[in-house]
Amino acid sequence: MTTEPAPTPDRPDRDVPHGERAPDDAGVPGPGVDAPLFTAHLEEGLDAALRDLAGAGRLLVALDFDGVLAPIVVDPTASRILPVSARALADLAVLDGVDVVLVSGRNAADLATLADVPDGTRVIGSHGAELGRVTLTPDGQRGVDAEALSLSEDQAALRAELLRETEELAAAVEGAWVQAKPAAVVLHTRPAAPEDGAELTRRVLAGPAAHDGVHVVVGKEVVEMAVLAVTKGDAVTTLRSDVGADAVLYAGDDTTDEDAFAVLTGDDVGIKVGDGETLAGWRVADPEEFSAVLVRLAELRQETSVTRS
Ligand SMILES: O=P(O)(O)OC[C@H]1O[C@H](O[C@H]2O[C@H](CO)[C@@H](O)[C@H](O)[C@H]2O)[C@H](O)[C@@H](O)[C@@H]1O
Repeated sequence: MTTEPAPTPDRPDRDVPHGERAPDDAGVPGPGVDAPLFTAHLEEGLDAALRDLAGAGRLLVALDFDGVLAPIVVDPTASRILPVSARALADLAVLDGVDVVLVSGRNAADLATLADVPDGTRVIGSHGAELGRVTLTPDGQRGVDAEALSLSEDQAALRAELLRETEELAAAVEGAWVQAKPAAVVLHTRPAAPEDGAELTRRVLAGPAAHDGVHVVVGKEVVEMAVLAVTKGDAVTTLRSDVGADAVLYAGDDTTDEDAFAVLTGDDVGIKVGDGETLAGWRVADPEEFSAVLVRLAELRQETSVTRS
């Protein structure tokens, strides 16, 4: 499952390296709401690991959003979960003893609105600072039921200062923009020319990001500056104990996900989506290939449930 995919319009060269793969190599269908569920041809070792995972008494499926469930795109508001993954998550969520949770750097409200996941699905936003559940009205309006994140006066002042300084620096670079999140400020450089984006990143790291009390993460064409010290690793540890999980599946694509991979233990499965160094035990090439993992896990868990009853 480590084959490198050929680029597509939504998957430009600088996100995923060029490579070759026979069209039917991974058994992954193209995205489409009507695509049938299928048995994917996963690497044998990964398939065996999923089989063991599917047999866990209580299974926590904790997943990053961007780059894992939704392909990376230039405009974050245009991100969408792949329909095959959405269906597999809906299938998993109704199975006995399975908890599906999204764990993202996005704020919880954005995440709940963008991710096409079942009503009541737990969402962990802002890298663990926000906990909530997706709400869905009868007319299809998505929202989140989450406790408002609270900052101390000092933290709120620091966030405001970070926003001011980062916006001032970003204004000089075409395409760069700044996202204000409840407990963080994020510099986005994906739309900028690569060399301008790299220079701006250096300036932001040396400037606002260097203030005391700022927790900095450099991710995929983003510099995230948070005023709260939370990690996805803490979030997964808390979730594991909250739901009483016997085993965890965690999948992520970016640097912040390494904190979550670091807290996985014996019976857990960690899957890195895409390139880059990782603590995860397994790797798939992209969100399309990851959708095959979810479909397979749902299938195996269904078989396990039938055997149990
Ligand atoms: O923890 P995640 O769910 O992976 O969220 C991390 C960041 O995701 C978003 O940015 C990333 O995805 C964008 C859309 O594909 C892309 O344009 C950007 O370059 C990526 O870094 C989101 O906008 C950030 O706020 C999240 O922190």
